[in-house]
Amino acid sequence: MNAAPETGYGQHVAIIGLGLIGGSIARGLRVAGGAASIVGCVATTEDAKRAVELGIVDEATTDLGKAVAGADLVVVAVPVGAMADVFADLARAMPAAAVITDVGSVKMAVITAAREQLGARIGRFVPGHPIAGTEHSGLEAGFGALYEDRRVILTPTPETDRDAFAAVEALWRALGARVTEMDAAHHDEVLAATSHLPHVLAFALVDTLARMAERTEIFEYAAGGFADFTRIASSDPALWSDIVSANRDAVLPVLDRYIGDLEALRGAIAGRDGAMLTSAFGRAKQARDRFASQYIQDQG
Ligand SMILES: NC(=O)C1=CN([C@@H]2O[C@H](COP(=O)(O)OP(=O)(O)OC[C@H]3O[C@@H](n4cnc5c(N)ncnc54)[C@H](O)[C@@H]3O)[C@@H](O)[C@H]2O)C=CC1
Ligand SMILES: O=C(O)C(=O)Cc1ccc(O)cc1
Repeated sequence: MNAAPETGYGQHVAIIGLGLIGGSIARGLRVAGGAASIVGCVATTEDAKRAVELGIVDEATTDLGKAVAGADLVVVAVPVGAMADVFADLARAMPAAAVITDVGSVKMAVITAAREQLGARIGRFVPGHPIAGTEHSGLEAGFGALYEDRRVILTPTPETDRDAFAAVEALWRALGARVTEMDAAHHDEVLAATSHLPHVLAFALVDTLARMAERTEIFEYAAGGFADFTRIASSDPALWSDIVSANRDAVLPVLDRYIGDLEALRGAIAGRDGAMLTSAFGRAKQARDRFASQYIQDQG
């Protein structure tokens, strides 16, 4: 008999939620080719049928117990607010040795839910977050190359078993990602600033203008700058309501600071303080240019 190839993350992978993120993991694993089986757990029988039709999983089911029955590794890829219920079901259904990881955009709230729901299995849990995505959602939105050369942050807890961490690291490496380890509270502060705040701002700007646009034709005259700034306002509203609520403690301080800086800019515009505006815009340009050259270098 031929021995199955050693993947580092096991042979049987179950993915709970086959939207953009879970669906991209399934597609990427298919291309990588190491897993003997990929089983998806989805919300509806229509999604189950479609996932198998698309060929991204070997099997798809709405029954979580069935999905994880033979799993070596379980990836939870549902909205952050749905994770506690999934963890509670996993604690009952998962094989004792199986490793469990998540992809949630917020880590402290997910770790709290995992501690409450996973009980003795908490050592098998490796919190994770791929810093890769798009403004699109759902089963059809995923693509296998999403994680290539992208960062994935793992935020192990003091309870996390080293072999579980190594398995999840191997999974992301197989998908072409670069794995970084970070403290969960620090992760939430960093992502509040670089991801959650920009989403709030984009949603807020488009909402403000959309309500003005009921009276005017302003969107007809919007250019590339508007499109660049607002792409992420096409993201799923419920998913983002969930993310910023779960990360409230880290989002509020950076949002307050931004509001303060915006008020200062307002004062400078009202007071015709061109020097202040040039100086603030200049600092921003310098930081953004540095970010852009680093980002382009990183993404190859
Ligand atoms: N959208 C993005 O760019 C990124 C999202 N994330 C995180 O990934 C997670 C998933 O987000 P997306 O894939 O974007 O959302 P999505 O909406 O595309 O997919 C989520 C899927 O989970 C399913 N689902 C919900 N509850 C379920 C349950 N109990 N059992 C089975 N399926 C269930 C939904 O039907 C949906 O298909 C979230 O926690 C999000 O914070 C992380 C990085 C990037
Ligand atoms: O669409 C984009 O550019 C994103 O910012 C995607 C994204 C969304 C959520 C995350 O937690 C990480 C990345």
